[in-house]
Amino acid sequence: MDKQESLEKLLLIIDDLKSLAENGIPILVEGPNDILSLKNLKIRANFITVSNTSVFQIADDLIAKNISEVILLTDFDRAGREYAKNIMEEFQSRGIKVNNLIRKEILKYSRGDLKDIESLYPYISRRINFNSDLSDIMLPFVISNVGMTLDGKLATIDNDSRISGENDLKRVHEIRKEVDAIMVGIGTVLKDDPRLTVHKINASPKDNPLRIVVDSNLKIPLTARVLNKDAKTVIATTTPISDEKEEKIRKLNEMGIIVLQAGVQKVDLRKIMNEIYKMGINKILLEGGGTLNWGMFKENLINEVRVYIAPKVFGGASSPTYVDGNGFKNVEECTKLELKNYYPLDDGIVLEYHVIGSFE
Ligand SMILES: NC(=O)C1=CN([C@@H]2O[C@H](COP(=O)(O)OP(=O)(O)OC[C@H]3O[C@@H](n4cnc5c(N)ncnc54)[C@H](O)[C@@H]3O)[C@@H](O)[C@H]2O)C=CC1
Ligand SMILES: Nc1nc(O)c(N)c(N[C@@H]2O[C@H](COP(=O)(O)O)[C@@H](O)[C@H]2O)n1
Repeated sequence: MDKQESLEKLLLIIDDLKSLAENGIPILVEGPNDILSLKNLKIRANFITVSNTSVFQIADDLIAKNISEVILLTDFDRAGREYAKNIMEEFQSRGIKVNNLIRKEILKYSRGDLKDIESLYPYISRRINFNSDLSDIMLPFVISNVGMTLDGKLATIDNDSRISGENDLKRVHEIRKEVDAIMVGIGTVLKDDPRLTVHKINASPKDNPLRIVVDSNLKIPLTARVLNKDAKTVIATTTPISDEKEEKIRKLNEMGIIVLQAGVQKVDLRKIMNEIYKMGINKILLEGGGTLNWGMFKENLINEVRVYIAPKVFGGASSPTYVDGNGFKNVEECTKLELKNYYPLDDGIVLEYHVIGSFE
């Protein structure tokens, strides 16, 4: 069986998994990152994590809830196989049916390339065709970059954000030149009025990527520099429409600005990323600020992190940090990174990470 046939089989198994889950059969996984991966594949289920609870306790809970069947999706490594063996032995002795077929088939049709369920979504999204039924889960590759102080600040309490040295800004502009789009939140536009073009290194206007501003309440001033003619701009906003918002969208459209809408109170970042992908944007540089960075990390939409750390301390509980927002509640849920590279630059250091569980 060739690679394409294996992938098609894998997609059929995902469909089966969706139907079983929709019929109320719980899915047993090891941890929260596995749940995220399955949710990214649009699988809605009663997920049960097994890594911090004893097999006996889980069986007791299932019996108490009158649940007589589960789908087993522990990882494919040694620990995952061990979990699977213990769960099958214990559950079957207690009369709980364990579906281990889906797990076996995922392993078979991923041709041994998968070691865990967490990698299932990145594995599939990297391989599926733009025109496939699953194209609505396809996402661009996102690099998050900031210049921050040693205490993780993006600016002072008075919004002085002069952190990077000359060489670091050149590094950022090299990335700007390489990507298809630069993305910021409205907070950054209101505070910095950035241009978001390639202007610190040799470049021509055609090197300017698309600019994306995430702006839930369409607060962007029509005079913002990011709306000038130096590059194309997309504004991502929410769906509710007032007369005032409609009028502003009309004016923005007249200026040649594309307005995308998704989400009710806040912009639905995953949907917007998918829309942007469908516009032909494969690689995005996310340039903050802290609120948007949180939204993107929380939704597992960031693939790579590059930070410049300046030997400075700004302090201040209200000054923006690299990642603000509500934050994760525990270590299991948090974003995990793998250090790929580091080097000194200006008077600071650049660190580059891969986000574990995202595609490369
Ligand atoms: N040193 C550096 O590298 C950088 C520094 N900055 C600094 O960061 C500060 C601005 O950061 P913030 O005030 O946090 O604003 P922000 O730039 O993160 O924008 C936040 C806005 O994003 C929008 N948004 C919509 N949907 C969202 C979602 N689902 N999740 C999150 N946000 C969503 C909201 O309208 C929200 O008000 C400024 O002081 C700026 O100078 C910004 C970028 C880079
Ligand atoms: N990498 C980095 N280091 C700093 O010290 C910064 N202050 C920023 N700021 C980001 O760059 C935007 C300005 O862009 P333009 O030069 O106007 O094109 C600013 O809005 C922040 O996103 N970045």
